[in-house]
Amino acid sequence: SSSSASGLENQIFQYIDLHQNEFIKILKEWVAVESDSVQPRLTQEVTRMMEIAAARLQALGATVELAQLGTSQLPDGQSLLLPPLILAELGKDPQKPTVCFYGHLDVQPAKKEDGWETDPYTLTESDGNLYGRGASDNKGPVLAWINAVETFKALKLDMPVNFKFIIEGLEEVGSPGLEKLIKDKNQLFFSDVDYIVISDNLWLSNRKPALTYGTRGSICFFVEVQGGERDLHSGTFGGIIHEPITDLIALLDSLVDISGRILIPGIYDDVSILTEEEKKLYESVEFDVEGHKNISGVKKFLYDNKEEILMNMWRYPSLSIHGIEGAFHEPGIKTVIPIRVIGKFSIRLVPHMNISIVEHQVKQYLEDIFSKRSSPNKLMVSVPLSAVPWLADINNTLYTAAKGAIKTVFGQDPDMIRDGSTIPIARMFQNITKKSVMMFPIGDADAGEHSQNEKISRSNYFQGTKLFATFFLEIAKLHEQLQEASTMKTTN
Ligand SMILES: NCC(=O)N[C@@H](Cc1c[nH]cn1)C(=O)O
Ligand SMILES: [Zn+2]
Ligand SMILES: [Zn+2]
Repeated sequence: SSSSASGLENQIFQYIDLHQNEFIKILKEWVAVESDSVQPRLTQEVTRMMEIAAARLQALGATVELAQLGTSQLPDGQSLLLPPLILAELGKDPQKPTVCFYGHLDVQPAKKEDGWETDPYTLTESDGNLYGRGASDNKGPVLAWINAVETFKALKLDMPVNFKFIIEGLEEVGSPGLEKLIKDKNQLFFSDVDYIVISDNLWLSNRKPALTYGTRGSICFFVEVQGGERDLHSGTFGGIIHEPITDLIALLDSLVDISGRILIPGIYDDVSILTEEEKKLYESVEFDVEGHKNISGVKKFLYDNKEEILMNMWRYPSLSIHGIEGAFHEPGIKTVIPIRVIGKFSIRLVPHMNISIVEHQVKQYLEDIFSKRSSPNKLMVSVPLSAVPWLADINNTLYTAAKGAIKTVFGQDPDMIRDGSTIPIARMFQNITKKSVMMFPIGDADAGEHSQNEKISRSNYFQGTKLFATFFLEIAKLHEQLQEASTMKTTN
């Protein structure tokens, strides 16, 4: 038990500790579903995952709608029914605040052969960690929230808040259809929501909890170079043709320099100017550069100093190359000239970059570089997905309540951080619903999201569950105080 926790909080913590095995069993069942949204062949599994989660919420007494998001067009022209999205609600007491929780249950692809030490879809405990794809991103945190709600129910405690849930299965592919859905549901489902909480990122360290107030956006590019109709023998045709993959590599190689600076003209023009005040903020963040290097497994970062590293993770754009479709990538050597290759890269966007301007700058730049090569091949550049960055005002009830809960459970104040990754819904929520949004991570920095051996530590899973339960009590208390204060104002 925590020294500053109340009797009620200690009762809740005890329940969570006593039911650890059950909570791990559910996480194991959820991780076992290969709900990979990146590969269209696994869409059925994402749908199955959404149905399992819907049943769990229904068992807690929630009203659940599985909202349809329509279809998407596959590269071969076929259309695919998208997995549904969960909209659920539990409690409708007008005296209580309504907190809406967002999470996603789709995952990034994972195969044992990628270098995992255990099967990615079999949750495996070792040295206090629970390994499995989605354990941290984002099945574990979604379950921590649900487990916290369940704890109140099981102990027959009054629910401190009304709950709403929006849980999707397409986050890892940029949340298609989500913006329209939020717009459509803004007057109904979201109208009585007071606060929105997302728990889909990590702390800055392995020791200290954090609260997140910003994320970068993202714009993904496909750069397709096509020669003829079929792959060619490199002995027969090598030396006499312009090879598509050579063109593509030249294009990809023109994007960033050795220092990580993006070479696309104009790309930094709209990036918000760094003020002295903001600079001081990075100086004050506690950040272990060596520890972060160890987590990443690399020997050297592009920058040596703490502030530059933080700024380049959070407040400057970055460009990453993800892969080449159509290139031979199996073990061994195949002496082929691939005739159609697609390079894939993305740029993380920061305030105040504009998606259409960046798209135009990148296309223009690639076309210029390509034209200098006098290649007869065909170049096509497209943008399969994009999302805007998000920045929150931290001076509000949501952040105060979360800080209070962190103090109770961990006995310390959180790191106030931004995150370099992208949660498309964060800014959509902020823009459309105008409600306050907070990101409330529960996991250590070394969780390995999107990587091999992704995990959530046992401690993060259960302390996270306690944290959310404490947060419910804290936000209810603060909300009541706010309402009392506003009633006094109107009666005076
Ligand atoms: N946990 C959030 C996350 O990993 N989000 C993805 C979303 C995305 C952005 N571009 C394509 N997908 C991320 O990579 O940040
Ligand atoms: Zn995620
Ligand atoms: Zn992710």
